[in-house]
Amino acid sequence: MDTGIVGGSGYGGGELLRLLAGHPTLKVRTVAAGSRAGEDLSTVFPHLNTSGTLAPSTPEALEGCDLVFLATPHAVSMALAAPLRDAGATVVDLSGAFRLPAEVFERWYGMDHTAPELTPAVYGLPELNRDAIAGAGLVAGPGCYPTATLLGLKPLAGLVDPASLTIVGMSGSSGAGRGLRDNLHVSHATANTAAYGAPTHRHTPEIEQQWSVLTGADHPVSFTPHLVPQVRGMVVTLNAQLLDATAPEAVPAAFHDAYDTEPFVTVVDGWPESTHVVGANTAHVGAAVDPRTGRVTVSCAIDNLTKGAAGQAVQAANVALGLPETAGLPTMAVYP
Ligand SMILES: NC(=O)C1=CN([C@@H]2O[C@H](COP(=O)(O)OP(=O)(O)OC[C@H]3O[C@@H](n4cnc5c(N)ncnc54)[C@H](OP(=O)(O)O)[C@@H]3O)[C@@H](O)[C@H]2O)C=CC1
Ligand SMILES: CC(=O)N[C@@H](CCC(=O)OP(=O)(O)O)C(=O)O
Repeated sequence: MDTGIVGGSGYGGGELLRLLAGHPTLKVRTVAAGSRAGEDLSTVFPHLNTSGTLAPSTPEALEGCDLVFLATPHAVSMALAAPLRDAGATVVDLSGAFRLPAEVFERWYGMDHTAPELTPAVYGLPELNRDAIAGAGLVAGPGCYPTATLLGLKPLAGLVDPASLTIVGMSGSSGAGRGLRDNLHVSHATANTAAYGAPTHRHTPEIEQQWSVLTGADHPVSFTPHLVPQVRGMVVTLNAQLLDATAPEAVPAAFHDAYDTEPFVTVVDGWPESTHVVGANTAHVGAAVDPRTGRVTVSCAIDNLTKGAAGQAVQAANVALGLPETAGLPTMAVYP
């Protein structure tokens, strides 16, 4: 199946290239970029040991692709999704452009939506939304923090007070992409930990939207992300009040019920560590109840670039196209 990658010079695009090199069905035909169009992949990503010239990001350059991954800024995804759909391609977008209804997007992202008719697209988290993804033409890949948060939350629906939730995220710097900013300089980022974006980080409405699907009611949530001194990988830890009727032993049972048959989610004893998932499309989740407070703590570790972006996009594409869901996706991490 002929496959295109737009944003092929970025971190998400590079991870797509790495994963698709081992995919039995999806064959990369076109890799497109923005300012780096015309450069050779061997100079942009020497670690991939591949070559080929980066194409411009135009619908014409992607002609003939049955599937296109958009690993691009939101505005670029908004501009490309409609012409690619019109040309018959299945589109999996890694940006935030299509996760929310257009009016919610405009409020939280502070920019106009130029393709509101395509919003919201099918939300591409297979563990929550597998049936809807099957056959979808446009899939909105979830944000990295929402992926880890929602995998932690899914088993808690019906067991906790939905309004009592607090969520703290910790991400490595690759979550911010390949561009350079002051707080991403090695001299700063490798020696610093700081919260950012709270309480209006744009992943908040995305988490709220899916939490309301899981619980059947709308509840605002509190979400605080942090940038921590590592490159890949993230941990999200959340805390909620158990309902009076919830027995503590119902919590581990709910996690095992939800995930024992999932190929990419492992329930761990103790607390997940980000080093155990780097390079794998795997989420590790752990949970514990505090009998003193009646609260539950859940923690989830993923690689932001794999299960949090490119790996999840390939997983969703597999589901959308009726391929084996695990095709091309590693479950073993790179360690140390
Ligand atoms: N990094 C992460 O952990 C995650 C990222 N995402 C989302 O995935 C998308 C890609 O992120 P990431 O790979 O980290 O970002 P990067 O900044 O590393 O890469 C961005 C890519 O987009 C291309 N691009 C930028 N402007 C344009 C343009 N005007 N036209 C065409 N292409 C353009 C760049 O090309 P060039 O360099 O040639 O200009 C580059 O290939 C973003 O929407 C991000 O929010 C989602 C989940 C997790
Ligand atoms: C560390 C860091 O900066 N992380 C990014 C999240 C990356 C992500 O999931 O991106 P999108 O939702 O934009 O696709 C951030 O907080 O903006």
